[in-house]
Amino acid sequence: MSNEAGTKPVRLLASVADPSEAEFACALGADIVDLKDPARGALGAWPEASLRRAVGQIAGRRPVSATVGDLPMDPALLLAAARRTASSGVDIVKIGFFRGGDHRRCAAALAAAAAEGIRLVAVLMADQEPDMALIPWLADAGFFGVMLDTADKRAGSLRRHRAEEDLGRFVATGRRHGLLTGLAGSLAVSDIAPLMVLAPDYLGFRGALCRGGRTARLDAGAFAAVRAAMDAAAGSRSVAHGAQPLVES
Ligand SMILES: O=C[C@H](O)COP(=O)(O)O
Repeated sequence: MSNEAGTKPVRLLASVADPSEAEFACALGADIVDLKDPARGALGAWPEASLRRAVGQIAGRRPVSATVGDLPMDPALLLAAARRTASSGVDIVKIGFFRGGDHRRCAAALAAAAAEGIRLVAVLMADQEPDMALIPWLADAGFFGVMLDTADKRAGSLRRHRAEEDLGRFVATGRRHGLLTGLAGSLAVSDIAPLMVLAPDYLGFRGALCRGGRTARLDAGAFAAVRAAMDAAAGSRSVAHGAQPLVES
């Protein structure tokens, strides 16, 4: 399931704010379309009706993920939100593990959703002292993946918060536990080559795909620059992006 260093492509996850941006992202070369409203927070949720519309419109052309919103660390609340989001038909449901609460209890509660076949990705916050020891608990709970992102989008990129060795350890630990691994957090084009060396399964972007900040619209030129940087960094190390399925249908 997860990347083995250098043998699989690192995919480009593009966060999109509405169904028209979802279509645009497909056309511009997104490998994973992430339905997330940047105006509503780090992991802002879309309205349910729009999720359904986008899933119907993308119709299997790309794997689709969606966020449940910036929710408090309440196990019952997160479980209900994961089920509600999954009912729209998205392939992957991303759950933010924000500061506070009992993360292990939340992971354990979400095992019920994983057992129902919902592919869950835990989003740990690099700027909120993430508990890397949570990773085995996520694997035990049946999570599909784990990613590192940032909660405060004004506080700089992922690489400002975490040293390269920490990021490499995060990817390696997730991989060792059979989890899909992703890195994100105000990433810029200059972050791409150093992060691709770590061989996560995907890099996630919003701000870098827009001109004028993450709440502006997707911009074709900015998107093309990110796509080109990922393709250049992949070089001969990876097979062509999109060649291997991320999720089994
Ligand atoms: O999942 C990826 C995120 O949408 C990244 O957003 P950002 O690049 O604005 O931090």
